[in-house]
Amino acid sequence: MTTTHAATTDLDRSDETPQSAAPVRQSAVRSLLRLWPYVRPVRARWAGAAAVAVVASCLALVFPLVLKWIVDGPVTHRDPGGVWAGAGVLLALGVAEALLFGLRRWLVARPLAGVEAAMRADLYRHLQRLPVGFHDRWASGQLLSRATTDLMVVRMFLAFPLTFLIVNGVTIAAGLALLVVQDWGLGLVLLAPAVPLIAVCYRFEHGYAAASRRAQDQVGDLTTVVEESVLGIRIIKGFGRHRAQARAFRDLSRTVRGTELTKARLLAGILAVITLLPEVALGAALVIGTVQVADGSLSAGTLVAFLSTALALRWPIESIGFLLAMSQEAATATRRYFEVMDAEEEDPSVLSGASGAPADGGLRFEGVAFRYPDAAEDAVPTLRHVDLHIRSGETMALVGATGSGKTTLTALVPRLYDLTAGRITLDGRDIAAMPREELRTLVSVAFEEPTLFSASVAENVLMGAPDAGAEQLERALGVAQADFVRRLPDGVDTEVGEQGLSLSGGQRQRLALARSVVGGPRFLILDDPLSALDVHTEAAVEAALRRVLADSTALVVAHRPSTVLLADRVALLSEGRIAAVGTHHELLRTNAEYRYLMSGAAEEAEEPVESARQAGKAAQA
Ligand SMILES: Nc1ncnc2c1ncn2[C@@H]1O[C@H](COP(=O)(O)OP(=O)(O)OP(=O)(O)O)[C@@H](O)[C@H]1O
Repeated sequence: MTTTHAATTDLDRSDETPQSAAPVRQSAVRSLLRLWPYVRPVRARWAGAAAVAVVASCLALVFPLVLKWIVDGPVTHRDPGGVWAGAGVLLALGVAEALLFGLRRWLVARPLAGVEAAMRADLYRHLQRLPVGFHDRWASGQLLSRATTDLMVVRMFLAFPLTFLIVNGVTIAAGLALLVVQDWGLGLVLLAPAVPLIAVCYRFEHGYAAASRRAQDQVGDLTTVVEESVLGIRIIKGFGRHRAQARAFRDLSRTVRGTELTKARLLAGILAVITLLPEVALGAALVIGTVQVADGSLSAGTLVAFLSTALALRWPIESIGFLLAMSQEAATATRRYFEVMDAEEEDPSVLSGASGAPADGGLRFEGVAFRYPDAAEDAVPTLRHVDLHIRSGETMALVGATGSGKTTLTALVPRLYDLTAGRITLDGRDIAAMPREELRTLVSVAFEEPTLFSASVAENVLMGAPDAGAEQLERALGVAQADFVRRLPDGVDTEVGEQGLSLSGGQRQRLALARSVVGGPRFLILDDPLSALDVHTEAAVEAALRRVLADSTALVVAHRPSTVLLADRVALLSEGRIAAVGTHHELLRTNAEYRYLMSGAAEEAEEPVESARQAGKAAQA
């Protein structure tokens, strides 16, 4: 049986997953431009909010002009009425600024929450359509962190840094123009730090992009570890591994903390430069301006206005460090989001080149070969030259040593993976030439690991046939001998809890079996469906299953003689090939590997696969 997310014992594996090792290739702007399709529907509202913010921010630049008027006018002419009028104008400007910023927030809050929701819905829909091979490769925590933290970072970017990079840019440009107009000499002194600041920002962007990518990937790894530890809590406790796990988790947390500190150091560096250089320039302007006022070449009001304008620009300039950092994080989050979105979905239709040559009824494997997508090119394929015909209405048991490829073969029929070579036909139709949706209504599966969802018993079972009614549900539960359902607090409406963990392994397996038979499928694929049942329940399920199997063409992976006896014939899979086909008794008589597997000796042997193979080879010799 293939397990996708086995519990880890070695938690320190940041940067090992293919998805976390991706280098930063795209520029931040190019990455962020990919958000346009989601922002497009709310562009008018977003632009309106940005315009409101620009107006609000530029209002702050009017304050110094009013101050200049107050100092050079009413104050110089000792006119208290004028001073009060000026103060009233300043108050009105302050209220208007506050109201406009409030309006901006109101304008964007709802549409941007919608953008985040739409991106999350698209990601979820896409994840459902990605091939199983993708999910084999990607750690669940990496996907989880992209669907939660990364999308939140993107929403915050659209709401805050994007707007304020524009708003502050316009404010700084307008403010500098005002400064130059008021006194071009002093204005140039204040402008002098611009060139080194641009160079520093450029360097910062590069360093911060790499650090923020590392941090977000490490958070994904941490999420995976937490998820696996919660799911594997029984194993961790059972083996007394909680201290070792906690230690390993702490190490990984320390790695994340280290990366966050690197980010903080970079941010502190740029903030220091962004604050220091303008302050130095302002100090120089203050000294030069005061000398000019003293020798009468500049009015006191102009100097006050000049310095107030320069001070009004402090926040827009200082905030650039934060805004660039948040934009870099958003660019990284966007890249991580689109890495998943760019993965190719399962082709919903038919594969080109699928052979339409007629074949007879039942389920037929013809020259099937299969290699897992992430296996090395030169690795021996998991399945090779598999030729097998399960006649219409027949039940075929599939027997083989552990790791011989039984689960892999069953996963090929509903096209969870596409074949490397050969073809599989259902009643003569190539499955590659069949739309997946149609294929999956014809074929029903129950895997050895019975996965249930946090929903009611009925909802879990009816997943196998959404249109089925109460009668079919009852019949399926009857076949699976799932009468324990009646003793649950709310019968079939009882919620089974996350992954059905409130049920026993055998109970989960019976519900999974009920799910596979509820729709009366034409083709039934069962991967060792009775492994967790006691002998009496197994016998009862087998008796009921025999009636269902009579109407279906079935492939049943079996490890025990009792399950094999459900079948009309047995196929022996050995090292990825069909080694023998016959009835149970024929194979017992003629095939040593089969005899060995059915004898139960395999369970006791240290190297069961090797022993089985050797037994087979000895028999052939
Ligand atoms: N997702 C995967 N990616 C790469 N290799 C895999 C994957 N799943 C299984 N394999 C490999 O394919 C081989 C066959 O595995 P499979 O699960 O089909 O065996 P099996 O016969 O069902 O074993 P068991 O009886 O123990 O369930 C094994 O060597 C396994 O390591």
